[in-house]
Amino acid sequence: MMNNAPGSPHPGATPNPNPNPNPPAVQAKNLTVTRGPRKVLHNLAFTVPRGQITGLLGPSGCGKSTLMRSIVGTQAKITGTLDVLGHPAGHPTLRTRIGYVTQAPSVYDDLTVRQNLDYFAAILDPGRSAADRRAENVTRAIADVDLTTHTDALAGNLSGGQRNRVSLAVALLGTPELLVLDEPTVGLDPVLRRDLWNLFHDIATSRGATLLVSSHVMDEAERCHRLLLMREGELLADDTPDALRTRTTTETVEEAFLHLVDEANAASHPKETTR
Ligand SMILES: Nc1ncnc2c1ncn2[C@@H]1O[C@H](COP(=O)(O)OP(=O)(O)OP(=O)(O)O)[C@@H](O)[C@H]1O
Repeated sequence: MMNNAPGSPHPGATPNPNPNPNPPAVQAKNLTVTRGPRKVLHNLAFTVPRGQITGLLGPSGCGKSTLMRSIVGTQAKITGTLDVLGHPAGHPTLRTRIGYVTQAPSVYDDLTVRQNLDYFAAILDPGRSAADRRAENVTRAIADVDLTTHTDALAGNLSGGQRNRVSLAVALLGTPELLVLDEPTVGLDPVLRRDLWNLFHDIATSRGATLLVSSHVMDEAERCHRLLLMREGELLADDTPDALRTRTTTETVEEAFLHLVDEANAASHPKETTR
C-alpha cells in the first residue's frame, strides 16, 4: 500500500491549458492503457465528482486496479487525458493529496498498530519539529478507523478486516482529498463490510473527501453516490444507482449491469440478417 502517488506526470497525459478553478476529482477522456502486449483500458471517458463516493464495479480482470493505478500515477503506458484534482495524473503536487489503499494490506506484522502508523507518518511528515503534529495525526487516524482499543496490538495478531483498517488509517494520515480504495471489503464479513461503508460515508460527509472504491460485489454499488460500471476494459455506465435502475427499468444495480452487458453484446454482435 502506498499513501501517495509518486512519479512524474505521465508522458502520454495531455496537460490542460485552461485549468478549471474547481475541477472534478478525476476527469478522463480517451484514456487508453496498455499492459504487456495488449490494451486493457479502451478509450475511457468519465468524471468523478468531488465529495462523493464513486463505486468502480465490474468483474474480476475488467481493469479496475489498472484504472486506479492510472489515477494514482503508478501505471505506465497511458494515453489520452487523465486529470486528477486539476493536474495530470502522477503530478508531484498530488502526492500529499491522494490516499491509495491497494488490495493486499501492506502493514508490518511485527509492529503494533501505532508503530505502523508512526512509521508512515514519519515518511509523510518528517523532522523533529513535526513530532507533536505526527502524534496527533496518528491518534486521529487510528480513531477514524475505530482501532483505538487495538492501538498497542501487534498488526500480525489482528483479523484481516482490522489489518485492512490499519491500511486505511495509513491512507488517512495526510487527510487526503481523494481516497482510492481497491476492493477494501473483499473477504470481510457482512458486519465489517457495513461498518467500513459507514466509515466511507462518514469520511465523505465530515471531510468533503472524494472516495473511489472498487468492488466486484454488486450489492455494494447500492451504497455509492455514483457508479462507474466496467467490463473488459470498457465503461458500460457512469451514472447514479437510481438513474441506472430507471434507465434499464430494473430493480437492482446488478440487474442493470446485466442489462447493459446484454445491450453491449447485442451492439457488438448484431444478429445476422438473412436475405
Ligand atoms: N502486469 C501485467 N501485465 C499484463 N497484463 C496484466 C498485468 N496485470 C494485469 N494485467 C491484465 O490487465 C487486465 C486488467 O487487470 P486488473 O488487475 O486491472 O483487473 P481488475 O478488474 O482489477 O481485476 P480483479 O478484480 O481480479 O483485481 C487483466 O486482463 C489482466 O490480466
